[in-house]
Amino acid sequence: MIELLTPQEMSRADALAMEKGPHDGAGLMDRAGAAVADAVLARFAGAAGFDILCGPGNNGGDGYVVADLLRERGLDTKVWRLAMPRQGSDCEAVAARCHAECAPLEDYRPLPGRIAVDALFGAGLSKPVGGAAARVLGSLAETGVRVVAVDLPSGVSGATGQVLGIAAPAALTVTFFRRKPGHLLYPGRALCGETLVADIGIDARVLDEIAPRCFVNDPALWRAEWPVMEPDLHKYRRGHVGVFSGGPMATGAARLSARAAARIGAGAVTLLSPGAALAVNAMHLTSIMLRRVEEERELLEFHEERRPKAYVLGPGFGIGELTRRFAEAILQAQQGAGLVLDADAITAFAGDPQRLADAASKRRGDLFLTPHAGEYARLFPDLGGDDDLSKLDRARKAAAHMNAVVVYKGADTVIAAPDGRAAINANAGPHLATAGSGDVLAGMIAGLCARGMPGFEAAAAAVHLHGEAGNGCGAGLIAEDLPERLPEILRDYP
Ligand SMILES: NC(=O)C1=CN([C@@H]2O[C@H](COP(=O)(O)OP(=O)(O)OC[C@H]3O[C@@H](n4cnc5c(N)ncnc54)[C@H](OP(=O)(O)O)[C@@H]3O)[C@@H](O)[C@H]2O)[C@@H](O)CC1
Ligand SMILES: [K+]
Repeated sequence: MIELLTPQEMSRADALAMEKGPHDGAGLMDRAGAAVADAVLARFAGAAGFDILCGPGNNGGDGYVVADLLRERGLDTKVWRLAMPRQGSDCEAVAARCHAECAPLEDYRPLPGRIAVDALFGAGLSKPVGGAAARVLGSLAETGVRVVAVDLPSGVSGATGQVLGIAAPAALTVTFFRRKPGHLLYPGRALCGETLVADIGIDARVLDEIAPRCFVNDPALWRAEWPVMEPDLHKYRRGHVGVFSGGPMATGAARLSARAAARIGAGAVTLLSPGAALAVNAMHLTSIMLRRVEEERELLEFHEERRPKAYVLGPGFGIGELTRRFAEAILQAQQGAGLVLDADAITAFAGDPQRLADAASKRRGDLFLTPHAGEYARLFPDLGGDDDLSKLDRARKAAAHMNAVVVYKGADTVIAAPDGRAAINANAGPHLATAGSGDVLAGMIAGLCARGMPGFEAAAAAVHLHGEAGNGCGAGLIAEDLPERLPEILRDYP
């Protein structure tokens, strides 16, 4: 598992590391500064010179260490300080022994060909950046001088990825021990450029005490829960998925979900179609089964007879009362089944989210909600409109309120469980932003749920593999391609 630490958790990691040794605060800072200097030299050794922009806290302290190391190499290095180091800080100690020339930050002018090392603010960013720091960060962005950020681009919140005031885009960011959510959440992610994680001598066992609840969505997070294909597996033990189709003019989305559920390994998939759409669906289906379901009674009959393990409701389905009733019927069925509510099924509850929360509070199977930002804001207008909340906060609050795994989609999809665990996805490319891509994801989640993966892990695995499928296609991708990439990807997940 790759943990992501909030700035508070990171400062606790620093403190625990100092307590347990062998490095004290200045020792950790020496290692942090050395890691940045190594990265700078590896990429930019031929630059005309190096301007180290230092703030008053320990982020600035790292900057003084970098300046000294570059100066010792005989490189043209100058420190530009925003303010004197905070009294009694590790920054004060390392600044006192720094031999690089120092000048006030307000006199700094970015010069093309030189590298700017941004060590103004890191984990201790406490308010919007203004004054001389804001002017300098603005001029860096305007002149296009290459910037190496220490820990984070100054102005980017490590907790949320939001910019407080202003931040300058970095070509490279060097952070320490573990990344922070702000390295993966936009706009922070885009401002970081390439991100390196340096080992500064903090023992990973400090994480046992911190017990972080946020992770990179890497296979290590869910691999242990990946369903094993036993040699004598029967198709119904691999799980049956039911996917609701819309009317005759809106059937494609459900078929995309159904095909994705089948490709990710559900043993059987049935498309549940209104009578008027049976013919059009039948023309496009081969291994996927088809059954008329347009009333609750027909749904319950199917549920009793076929005992599906998961459903997808929403893609192309419409936003009426039937959508709400089908969702409630599945959540309240005696024989529990997973339910992925996507697209229209999310919007269907927009006027009355409490109705969904009430149904979900009694659920017997896993519930998944997969909103993009627009759907999220419709279902949760208060949370969606609260600018103090990060995407991570929003996903977590929605998950807790709805007793559901929430997959808050986007370039930085967040997966959140009702128990507070969360993962931020990092492998999705821009080609996935195409019509039908979300329908495929909904089907993949249902397929993995039907195969027996626990909810949070099923959703996280689906999001990651969906990203892999998109990367495998690249430019020209259409949603139909995504399920077809899965067999190749799944070779790594026998
Ligand atoms: N030994 C260690 O602990 C290690 C720490 N490490 C490094 O330390 C960094 C964290 O250090 P930190 O906690 O000192 O916070 P830092 O980011 O330097 O900023 C705090 C200062 O900035 C000020 N300030 C904040 N925002 C401002 C604004 N908008 N505009 C103006 N001022 C603002 C703030 O003022 P205040 O809020 O107190 O008024 C305070 O003076 C971390 O990112 C990593 O790089 C590594 O070396 C490993 C070992
Ligand atoms: K910084």
